[in-house]
Amino acid sequence: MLEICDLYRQFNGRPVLQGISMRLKPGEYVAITGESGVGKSTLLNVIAGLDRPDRGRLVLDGEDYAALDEDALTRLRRDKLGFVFQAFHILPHLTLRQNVALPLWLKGQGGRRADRQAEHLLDAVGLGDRAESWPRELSGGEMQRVAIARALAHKPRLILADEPTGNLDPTNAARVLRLLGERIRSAGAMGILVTHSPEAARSADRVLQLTPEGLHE
Ligand SMILES: Nc1ncnc2c1ncn2[C@@H]1O[C@H](COP(=O)(O)OP(=O)(O)OP(=O)(O)O)[C@@H](O)[C@H]1O
Repeated sequence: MLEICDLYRQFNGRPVLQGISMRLKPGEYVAITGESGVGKSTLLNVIAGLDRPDRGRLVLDGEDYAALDEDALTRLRRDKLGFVFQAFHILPHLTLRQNVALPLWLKGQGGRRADRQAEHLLDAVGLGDRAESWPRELSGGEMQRVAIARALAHKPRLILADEPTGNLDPTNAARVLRLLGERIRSAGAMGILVTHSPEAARSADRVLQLTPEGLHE
């Protein structure tokens, strides 16, 4: 369960998030839409523990972010969160298979099983035959699909996706959205998808609109 209660965040005196509350149950997948600059990425960053709110409460599976120091937040991110962000960090000196297996290695799950899981995910994003390729050999959309495969590898409790289909053609966008939805629902995980695309938003169970007044259906 993710509980967000009355979150505030401002930058240089300019309020961005003003009293955001929301609750996500296991297996729930929501899309957040809203005008450019309204604070969608800011909200995801706060939920990701990459940015601290000025006020408000965040609790993921009983863990209150306010009680966690930086090391504990890093562990929470590594173990429980899967990110698909605009600025994805694919490591250039690892093959695609190694990049996707990385979150499993970080959890101490290496070896053949991690390799198989990585290959399975690459296959699901349409890159099954590219497992031994290097990131520099990929197009932007292919990189984005690797980032999505990697975000899902360690079966995170909470998946945060910021415009995951931004660079993709319709076929690959549909493939990625299907994979995200399947993973979240079948694992009883939770998902938050930030998008400007009405089609992508429709793949979630609920669509929430972020406005300066708050988050509402
Ligand atoms: N670190 C920061 N310092 C100062 N201002 C910031 C910072 N991060 C975000 N902002 C400001 O907060 C506002 C919300 O930004 P945010 O990126 O969350 O919007 P968004 O809804 O995701 O927009 P878009 O749809 O264009 O990606 C913007 O006006 C932005 O300039």
